[in-house]
Amino acid sequence: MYQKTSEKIVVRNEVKKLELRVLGDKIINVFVSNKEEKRKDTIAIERKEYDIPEFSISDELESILIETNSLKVKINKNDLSVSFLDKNGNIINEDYNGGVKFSETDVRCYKKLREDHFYGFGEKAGYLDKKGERLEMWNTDEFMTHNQTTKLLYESYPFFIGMNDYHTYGIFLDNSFRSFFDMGQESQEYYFFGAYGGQMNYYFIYGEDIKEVVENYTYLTGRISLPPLWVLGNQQSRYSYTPQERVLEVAKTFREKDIPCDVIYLDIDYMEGYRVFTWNKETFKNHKEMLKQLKEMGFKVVTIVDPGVKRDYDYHVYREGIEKGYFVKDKYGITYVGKVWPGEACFPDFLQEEVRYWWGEKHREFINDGIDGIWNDMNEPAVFETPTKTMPEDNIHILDGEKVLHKEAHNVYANYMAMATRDGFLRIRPNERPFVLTRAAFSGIQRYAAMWTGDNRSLYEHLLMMMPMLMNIGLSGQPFAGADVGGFEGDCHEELFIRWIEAAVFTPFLRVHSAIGTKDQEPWSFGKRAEDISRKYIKMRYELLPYLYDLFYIASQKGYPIMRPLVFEYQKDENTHKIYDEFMFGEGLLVAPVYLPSKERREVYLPEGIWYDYWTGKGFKGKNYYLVDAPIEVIPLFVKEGGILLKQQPQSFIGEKKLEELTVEIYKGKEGHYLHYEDDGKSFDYTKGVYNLFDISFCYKEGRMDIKFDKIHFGYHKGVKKYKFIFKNFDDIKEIKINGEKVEKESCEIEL
Ligand SMILES: OC[C@H]1O[C@H](O[C@H]2[C@H](O)[C@@H](O)[C@@H](O[C@H]3[C@H](O)[C@@H](O)[C@@H](O)O[C@@H]3CO)O[C@@H]2CO)[C@H](O)[C@@H](O)[C@@H]1O
Repeated sequence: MYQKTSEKIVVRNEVKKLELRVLGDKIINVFVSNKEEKRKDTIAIERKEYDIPEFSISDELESILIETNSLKVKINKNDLSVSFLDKNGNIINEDYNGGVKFSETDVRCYKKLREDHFYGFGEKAGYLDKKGERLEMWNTDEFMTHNQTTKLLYESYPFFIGMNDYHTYGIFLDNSFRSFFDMGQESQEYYFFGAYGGQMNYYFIYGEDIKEVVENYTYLTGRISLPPLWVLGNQQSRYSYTPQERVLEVAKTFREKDIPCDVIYLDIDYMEGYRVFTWNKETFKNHKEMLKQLKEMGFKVVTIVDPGVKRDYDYHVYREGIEKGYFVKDKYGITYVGKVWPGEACFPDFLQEEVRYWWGEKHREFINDGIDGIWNDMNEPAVFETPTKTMPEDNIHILDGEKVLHKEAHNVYANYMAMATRDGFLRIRPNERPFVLTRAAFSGIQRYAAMWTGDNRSLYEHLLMMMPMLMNIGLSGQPFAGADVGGFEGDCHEELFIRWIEAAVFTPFLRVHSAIGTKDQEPWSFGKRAEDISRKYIKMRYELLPYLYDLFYIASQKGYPIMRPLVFEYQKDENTHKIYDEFMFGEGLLVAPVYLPSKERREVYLPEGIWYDYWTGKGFKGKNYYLVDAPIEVIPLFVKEGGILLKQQPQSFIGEKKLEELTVEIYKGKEGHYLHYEDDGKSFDYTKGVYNLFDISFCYKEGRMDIKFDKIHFGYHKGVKKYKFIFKNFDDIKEIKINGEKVEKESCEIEL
């Protein structure tokens, strides 16, 4: 009744074939087809080899039962529907009405609706919880406001997490065609997902909780590698800073006004007629000199590179692309031409390895001249003046020698472009960590690039939207994300800018960006109050840099988001399940931004435990809602009892001065624990063991504070030498020991 090969179990009926692979105790791949075809994975799946666990198969009367240590999977022999059960036989997830259906237009899978909440789906507007919503995935350059969940935006993450009081699981539909997800809008009995083409190839990912699902999902789709430290700093962008004197003026002003900043972005106007890999000789007369001066001031420079290559035979990139046949072709095999910024343009076919290599090499001169990072925009790919905002679906790409229609390549085009850019960097500067920023993406993008959420607007609604959107992106495996601070389109104003910067310093990617023709959006453009408040919060971001870098380390190891919904940390507390306007910045800090005008107070929910107001030190009993004060210069922040924050002296830019010491802030509690990672922040030497990993913990009882500072790994010897401990809200410490040795409160520090 079933066949088993070394890698899969195959079950058939008259119309369908189901292939099931056990990839882990809690990870199952299901592939259902109605014709003889091989399963195709997209670029999203990074893992090529699995530690296949022990599992059993039994041929029962009506079903085939597969059992791992954590899961039972039942395949109904009659209709090939699948049920996933826990070890005790409780249903976690089961197909509805036969499960997978094929039609002329799509393939879809129906599931019984037993979930209370759905999270994930990456970059979507609306609330955090997507239960009852219908969403589609098709990368789209959407310039109009992004308020509804139904809007197609720039990125596609066909991944969701289903949760109820009993179970948590994830499903990743590994299909790059336009996909759809009805999470209980059509019916309260079932939900369904599918795609307009391609295969029903999905991964079922079970977990004890959301954390484990995200960890298992990123086990499949990959995790970020550590970014260079400078990209965790403050970044300033504008469409466009031009001419070069203006770029230098903005940079100097940051330094004069003592507002930390690490990066300046050059938008499309630095180019000659929007031709990628060129400089506008009139406005950037001596770009090398400009780059040199920026370097001297401690700035890094990121330039925009769009995929559209201007159709101009005198332009070397176009000429080469045509001569080598590197551009995407139309259905007749003729190079496709679409209109974008440079006018008529052609689009490299990044699905081809040779094209990626060529494109990567085009960055060589830029990088050698001193460009530090690349910003990939318009890579949905966007095409102006077409009803679909992109190229025809029957355009032709080539992947591994096979023709692939654009309708299949569309959603993954940006990942291949980001891969080309990252690989180019790695060839040019092999021991430097690259930085690529992307607008479009598909699942798995975290392996190649950070992302930002495209053209938002200077609206309070969009400040609010930033929170659930970035949290869901984080739950979808991409921890390195941010929104244009202050809003891209429309004039920002003082109060909105202040509230936005207050929140944004706690988002993983911090960049102010604004559109052409809008009011200036530098922190000083709104007057002294905004300037002072911006300085205060940007400095706080720099102070918290070791803490933030530690979160990136954890993201690189486990795939955990940096900006986390409360439900990620407090899943058992059902009050957290729908909260979308507060978030955790790592485990330690609860952030509750003010996102409405003229508000000086806001309601904050604090989960179980004691929480301390970061600003006043006042304690609050959790599992309660509080109305807290939030005058314009204050964003409500809370630290959990026993929380540990790591801080450094703020600097004008990262690496300005050698760090002599870090402070370890210990918040009152019985115990606490913290993992601290350190390396040079720029090279790949850490992969050869040149890094430090410290386990910092404390126990506090009857006035006695016992601190442990364990070196789990000590391979980086140029790091910080002194760790100073500061105690927050304790009032009765009588004795302190570090690693068993008594120390005085005033000199409570450890020298390495
Ligand atoms: O490099 C410049 C910026 O490019 C991106 O934003 C642009 C967006 O992608 C385009 O679609 C376009 O929007 C136009 C819109 O499509 C059209 O219907 C009409 O209403 O006019 C709009 C404005 O021209 O322009 C956007 C830039 O204004 C990118 O997302 C930005 O970050 C870049 O700065």
